[in-house]
Amino acid sequence: MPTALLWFRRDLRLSDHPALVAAVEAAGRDGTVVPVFVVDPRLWETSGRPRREFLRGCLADLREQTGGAQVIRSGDPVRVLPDLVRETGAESVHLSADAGVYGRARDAAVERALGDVPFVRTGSPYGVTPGRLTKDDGTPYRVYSPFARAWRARGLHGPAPRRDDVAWAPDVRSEDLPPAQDLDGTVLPPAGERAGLDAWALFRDQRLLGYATSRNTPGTDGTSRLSAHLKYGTVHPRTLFAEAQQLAEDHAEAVDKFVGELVWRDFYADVLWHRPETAREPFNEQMKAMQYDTGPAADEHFAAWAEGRTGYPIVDAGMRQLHGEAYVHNRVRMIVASFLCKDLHVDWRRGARYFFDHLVDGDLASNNHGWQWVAGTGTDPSPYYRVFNPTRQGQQFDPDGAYVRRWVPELRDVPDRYVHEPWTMPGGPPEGYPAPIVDHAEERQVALARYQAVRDA
Ligand SMILES: Cc1cc2nc3c(=O)[nH]c(=O)nc-3n(C[C@H](O)[C@H](O)[C@H](O)COP(=O)(O)OP(=O)(O)OC[C@H]3O[C@@H](n4cnc5c(N)ncnc54)[C@H](O)[C@@H]3O)c2cc1C
Repeated sequence: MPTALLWFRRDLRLSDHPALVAAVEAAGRDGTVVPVFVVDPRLWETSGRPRREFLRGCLADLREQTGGAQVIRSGDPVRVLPDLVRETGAESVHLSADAGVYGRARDAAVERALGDVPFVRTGSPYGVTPGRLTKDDGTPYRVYSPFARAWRARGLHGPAPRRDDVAWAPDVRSEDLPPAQDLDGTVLPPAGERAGLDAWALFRDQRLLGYATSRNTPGTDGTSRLSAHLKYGTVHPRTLFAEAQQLAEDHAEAVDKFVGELVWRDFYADVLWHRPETAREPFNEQMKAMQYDTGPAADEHFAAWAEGRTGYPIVDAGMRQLHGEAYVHNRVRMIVASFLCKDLHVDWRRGARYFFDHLVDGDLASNNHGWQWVAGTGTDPSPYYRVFNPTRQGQQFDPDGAYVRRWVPELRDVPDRYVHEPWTMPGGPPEGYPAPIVDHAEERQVALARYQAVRDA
């Protein structure tokens, strides 16, 4: 009986899954498909607990949806997959292409190890597969806006049809789900394809229409909260794009904004595909000369930032949301990142690493390039002077302090006019809440001087 192996990775769903369709077609009418997930220690051990737990939930959902046929194996995929091919007699291996730095190298090694067994990549976790969209002269885009114009002009294929007629191979030995993680009180969103589609439906029907404005107010539920689902591929951006387009005629601005965010995700993946070293190094090579603080004082500042006790309410709220939900609102990600780099003068890589360890949606391309954008080392053409003022940002985007009050209980009873600058209260900040650890106006000048020095060098 013909057997095709489907290697799940960042595509933990059954709907809109081109590689699944390809595997079913390869197996033919009488054949079966082996749905395998390999727990690769190199990825598992370097993932923070929220991501491990979310992945575990996605696998549990997939196990149910495949009627228990899902096969989990641990080990190096270069060894595990050829073994499984021999064991099941699979005639081809199907997968969605991985665009990441490690994933590309791993896949090339697996392909070599499989020898003559076809290793068939169909689709990718992105709207437009990284590397496909280039400028007219064939060079990669370095700036978001022209990339977005080209992305929109190209458009996306419609979703792949869902196959509910898959004959999953029975009785292939599987390990148990990976171990549950102790999250120390962090509350994660429900994982898995069905939860992802529910989250999307809720957002599409109730929030998308107000997205253009509500996406910037961290005190409200104005965004989709789909980032972890997109990271693990429990929903595909193509599905979101197709359904959002159906609302575009009446709600052009909201849909346009939302699609624009999906394009940011594709853009950063494309940047990393062309420049893999930018996972660690500044995209703008001139910024390698930037001076950052190190040593015990910088370590103490970093600890205050990480623990949400800087004395700047919106920064502290953001870092406490990170620990409470393994998630931070986008506006606040920018504010806390700016504060670390430009008020505390700590290297963006240290903040990016911390985020990556604690976020449930931690994604190398979006995270490290999000950090680089804020740090002024990234793709944006002239950002060095952009220093977020944490007090003004709080007042503008969280005017009634709803977000700060939610995450910083010490400030719950502070009147609105002081909630973003409690040090100005008569008698100082409420008991238990710190005074600001640095003076923003002074540190802004320090940051600008350091940027200027790099530019003048
Ligand atoms: C310093 C920093 C670090 C970040 N780290 C990550 C990360 O590790 N993983 C991650 O998925 N996103 C990251 N982002 C981008 C963004 O903050 C999150 O994608 C967003 O907050 C997720 O919430 P949501 O799903 O409700 O977003 P929505 O506003 O509903 O947006 C829909 C989707 O578009 C994508 N998206 C939105 N904004 C961005 C953006 N600026 N860059 C890339 N994709 C975007 C996400 O996939 C998101 O789920 C980071 C941004 C910054 C400034």
